[in-house]
Amino acid sequence: MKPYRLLHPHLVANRYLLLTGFICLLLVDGLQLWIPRVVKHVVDGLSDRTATHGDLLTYGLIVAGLAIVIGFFRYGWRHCLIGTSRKIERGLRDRLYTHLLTLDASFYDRNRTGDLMSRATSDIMNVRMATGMGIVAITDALLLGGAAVGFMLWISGPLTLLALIPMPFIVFTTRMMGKRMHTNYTAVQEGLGDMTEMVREGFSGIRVVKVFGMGSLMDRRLAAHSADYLSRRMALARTTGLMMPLMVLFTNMALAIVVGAGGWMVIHGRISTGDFVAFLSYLGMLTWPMMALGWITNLIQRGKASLERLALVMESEASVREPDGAQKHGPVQGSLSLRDICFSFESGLVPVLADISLEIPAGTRVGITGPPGSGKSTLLQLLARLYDPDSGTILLDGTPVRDYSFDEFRKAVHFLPQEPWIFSGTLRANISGLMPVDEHVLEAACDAAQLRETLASLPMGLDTLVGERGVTLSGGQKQRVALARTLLLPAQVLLLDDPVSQVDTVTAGRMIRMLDSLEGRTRILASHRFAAVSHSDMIVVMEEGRIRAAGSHEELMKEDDYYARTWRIQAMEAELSEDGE
Ligand SMILES: Nc1ncnc2c1ncn2[C@@H]1O[C@H](COP(=O)(O)OP(=O)(O)OP(=O)(O)O)[C@@H](O)[C@H]1O
Repeated sequence: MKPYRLLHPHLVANRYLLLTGFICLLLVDGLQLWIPRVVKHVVDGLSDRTATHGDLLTYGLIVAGLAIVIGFFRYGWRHCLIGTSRKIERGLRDRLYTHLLTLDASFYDRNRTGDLMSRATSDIMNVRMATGMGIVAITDALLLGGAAVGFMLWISGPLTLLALIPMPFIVFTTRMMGKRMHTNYTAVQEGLGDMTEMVREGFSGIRVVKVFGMGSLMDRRLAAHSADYLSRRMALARTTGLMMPLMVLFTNMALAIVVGAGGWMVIHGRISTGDFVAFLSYLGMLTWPMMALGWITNLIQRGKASLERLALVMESEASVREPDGAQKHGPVQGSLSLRDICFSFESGLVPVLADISLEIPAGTRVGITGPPGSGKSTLLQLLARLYDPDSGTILLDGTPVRDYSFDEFRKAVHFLPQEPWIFSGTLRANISGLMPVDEHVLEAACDAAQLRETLASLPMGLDTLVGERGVTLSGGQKQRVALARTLLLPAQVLLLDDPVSQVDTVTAGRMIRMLDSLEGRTRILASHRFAAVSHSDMIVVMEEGRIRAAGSHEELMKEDDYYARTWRIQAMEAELSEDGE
């Protein structure tokens, strides 16, 4: 996608506002050009002593009237053009956010949050500056500059040619510096992204930083990032810092030429004193557009670099996609078939899952177990369509999951991740989300998730505020809040990634019994705690991304030595910890 294509819909949507602003800007520029003409008549009248008091009053009133009208239209263009740039900023941010929500887990594996945040903030702001003041500066440079040159030519062609001698230098400098600025701006934005990510990581991992006494290490890392950001900024400042003085130097050279040559022409009667004064005014008017050229280059290059960074995100496509015109499949029963599934997080790497084939009848309980890193969570994430397999097919009720619309699929299949996400807000909002939920239903879900005692110990119960990411809750409480949220959903298939990993064995036992009682729903529970899966209709033992064995607890105790050995070790550990208590 060409970066400018990103702006197109916003420019079209705001075309009337843009047009009005543009007309106001043209009027301001046009009226401004008229003032030197009035001044010329005053000066000529005064020079040849023909001006009367009445003439002076009239000219004064004309200038005052022009100033009022110019002020009115100036307000108009600021309102319309700057307002449009704000709308573009908002529109781009909305589109970026909406697009980010469509991207799948693999995109977030590859991109850092800090970098995405800097794109959603400072890059979008740069685009706003380029589209708002950029349009004004370009119009002024072209229109005011062009018209001023026209009037200067009308007064004296040769003097205008002399005054324009420094112009090629301006164009040359602008072009040369523009490229450097673009590179500098891209580097600055990347540096800002790195620094934002580092700070975000430091704050979100503040507990680990404290426990491991990593404060000074984090300080050094931040200092290094800050120094890097500063050096990128300084490189940019050197370029922009050189630009403005050069522009002012060239415009002052033009002024010096006009004062010398124009003064000579007045003395020799080639132009009138009024013309000379008007010429100086037009040259003054040219100064801003000439300087604006430098400024615009700055703004536009910055906006362009940012637009390219935004376009890169907007071009990213989700690898997990919805089919075009997906059909409704009717009520989901919840049977799942996995056929020869292979998957790796990045192409070319060793597969994390290989040759996985499974038949899961609707309404059954399936336990997935195996050592850490054996692929349990990955398998659940594939079933939840957070990723799609590289090869093989997953069928839900006999239909490939890729054929379901996201809406239908997400209603039918719900995934409870191992690390539950808690939003800052009340427990009630965290559990019920945005759904209006009957109080009894909510309480029943909390009871089923073994939250009753926790809620009773909190002064505000369900209305207790929990901090960002649930920092005021224990790990086990967070898991149970997330489980209560899951139980409120009518999903026919529940994918539960170790929901009891952080709770004590007694509570875990109650939670598992509650999950066992959810008859009719397909429940797939991954856990390395064998007691959590032993009552399942089928237990799948994973090893290095493959299915090592599958069957009932009794079958596996007989047929799989790893399962039987680990079961005995875990049973012994449980007994010892109960004795200890
Ligand atoms: N987002 C990711 N990107 C790259 N590799 C990943 C990613 N997530 C997991 N892995 C790798 O995939 C393999 C399987 O991980 P997975 O989390 O599925 O194992 P698990 O059996 O659920 O482990 P645990 O019991 O510790 O939760 C591991 O080697 C892990 O390092």
